[in-house]
Amino acid sequence: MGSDDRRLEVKICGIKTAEALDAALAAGADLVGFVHFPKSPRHLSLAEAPALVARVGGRAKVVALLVDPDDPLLEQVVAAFSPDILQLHGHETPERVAAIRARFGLPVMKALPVGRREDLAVLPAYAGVADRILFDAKPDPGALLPGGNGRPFDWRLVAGLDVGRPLMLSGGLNADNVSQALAEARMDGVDVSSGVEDAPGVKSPEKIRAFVAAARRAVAGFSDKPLPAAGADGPENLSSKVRAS
Ligand SMILES: O=C(O)c1ccccc1N[C@@H]1O[C@H](COP(=O)(O)O)[C@@H](O)[C@H]1O
Repeated sequence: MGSDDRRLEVKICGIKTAEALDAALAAGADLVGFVHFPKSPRHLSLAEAPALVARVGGRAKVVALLVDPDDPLLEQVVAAFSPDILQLHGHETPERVAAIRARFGLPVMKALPVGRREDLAVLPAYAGVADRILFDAKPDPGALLPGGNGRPFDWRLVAGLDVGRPLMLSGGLNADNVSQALAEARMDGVDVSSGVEDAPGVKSPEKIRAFVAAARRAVAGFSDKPLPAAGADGPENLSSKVRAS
């Protein structure tokens, strides 16, 4: 990927309705996320998924978000959501990530919870097996959801990292703070759910538009951070290098 082609990837996650999906696509989202996790207010059932996902029509990458799925559930989700990417947002080990990637033949984005610098010790192991890494705020112990809590973390903890994989930032982002987040962390992409909602699980088309526009404006002047191409080389070829700031 040449530097002129590099572009911030924006993901709108937790889409449940055609209205929200249309807003995300019209705003120019690169990835649209669908949550299959019954405890989430954004849960999309296997029965609802095919019609909504078909509406994407290739205009964005379809991401199916799961939490510690077993293989039978993955088979059902892959069949119903026809995802381009699997987002694993639970306690999946690097070995489990590699096994899922191999079995289902789909790129995997692994979410890593971040609360302090020590949480990044696992990054090289995951970067060796996942196609993308997503940083999210570490939830409180006993939290109902492992993500989607609208909670930010100290973005400086993930600034200056380079593991040869696209890095995405999430956790409490919204149209008002995404510029500051990107200025501090300079990620390859941003991911938002709660920050474009009026209530848990209720997406706001207006907030979706504002978020995508704010993210695009924020990076308009950034041109010095090389973006690794997703899937350009297999994780097995990755020589993990983690450069902490
Ligand atoms: O959105 C959810 O309900 C969810 C449930 C379980 C795991 C992850 C979930 N969402 C993801 O969490 C991050 C941060 O979300 P937020 O913007 O802070 O609400 C994002 O990647 C969502 O896709």
